[in-house]
Amino acid sequence: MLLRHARSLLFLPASNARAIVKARTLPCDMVILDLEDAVADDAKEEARAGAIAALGEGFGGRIGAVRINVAGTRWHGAEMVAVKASAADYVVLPKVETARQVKDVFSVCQKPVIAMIESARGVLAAAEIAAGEGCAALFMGNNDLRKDLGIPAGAGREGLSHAMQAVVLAARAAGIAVFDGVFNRLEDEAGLEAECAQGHALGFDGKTLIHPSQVPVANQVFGPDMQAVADARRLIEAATGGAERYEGRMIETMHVEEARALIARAEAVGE
Ligand SMILES: CC(C)(COP(=O)(O)OP(=O)(O)OC[C@H]1O[C@@H](n2cnc3c(N)ncnc32)[C@H](O)[C@@H]1OP(=O)(O)O)[C@@H](O)C(=O)NCCC(=O)NCCSC(=O)C[C@H](O)C(=O)O
Ligand SMILES: [Mg+2]
Repeated sequence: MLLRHARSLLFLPASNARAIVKARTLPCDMVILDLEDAVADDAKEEARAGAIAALGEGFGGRIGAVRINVAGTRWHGAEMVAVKASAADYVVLPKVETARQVKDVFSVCQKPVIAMIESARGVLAAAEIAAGEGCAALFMGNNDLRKDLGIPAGAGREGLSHAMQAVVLAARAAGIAVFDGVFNRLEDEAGLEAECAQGHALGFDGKTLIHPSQVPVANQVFGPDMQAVADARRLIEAATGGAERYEGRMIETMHVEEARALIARAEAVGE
């Protein structure tokens, strides 16, 4: 599956062997083995070895990635060397604030980099980061961003909306994929659904997740609506080129292109 078609991108601590096994049974589109904040300092080295072994075994057609620790930490260098030799499809770099940080990781790891935007500086540099060498996609890191902006933990996402839009704009201007941040409340399916719908409406391609129970919701919200796919097929058949009347509205070339993209996405996720 192409990264831009991914709906559900599941993080798990690379130190959690049971979660690694579980991930291979889940309908998620991407698995991200975390070596950063989800892993305690004294477990980082064992987690690194576990992540590399797990990526070698593969995730059965799911996209496989690993999130490394930032430059300046004592694990960063060894993680980059390990990732380079691994079967990871992508390397996820947290707390990115410059295009140079992405380029440096890309040049050592030789893997496309997904840059996490999780600070005010990162948001302000997002366009440059997205357009820079080696950058394959952007992830929102809303927990860290909220902290950096001084937004209280219990607040809604109003305070993040400008940043989320800036990050979507940056990704689209660079022609790369962009994914919404994680939803922390594990027992609030309605809240998750509302947040997925909000992210979808803002233009995100899919959502990063933290628990198996969140996967079906993200797949449903970010997956193609079958009625919309049927409508897209009819529109393509009816279109003759240029502006024309179609079922009481105007359509042009861009609507045909949009319809084709929707069908391609539906086919990519097997719907
Ligand atoms: C959040 C959790 C710590 C909850 O753990 P727990 O209560 O133990 O989970 P369950 O008992 O409900 O688990 C049931 C089974 O599911 C497996 N499991 C749990 N989580 C995952 C997962 N993420 N992927 C795959 N499998 C998972 C358990 O192993 C159980 O299976 P079994 O033992 O066979 O019954 C935990 O869910 C968790 O650790 N989640 C991921 C946390 C993480 O990776 N965090 C980093 C990413 S978040 C981020 O990026 C924030 C960002 O940086 C920002 O700033 O916003
Ligand atoms: Mg973070």
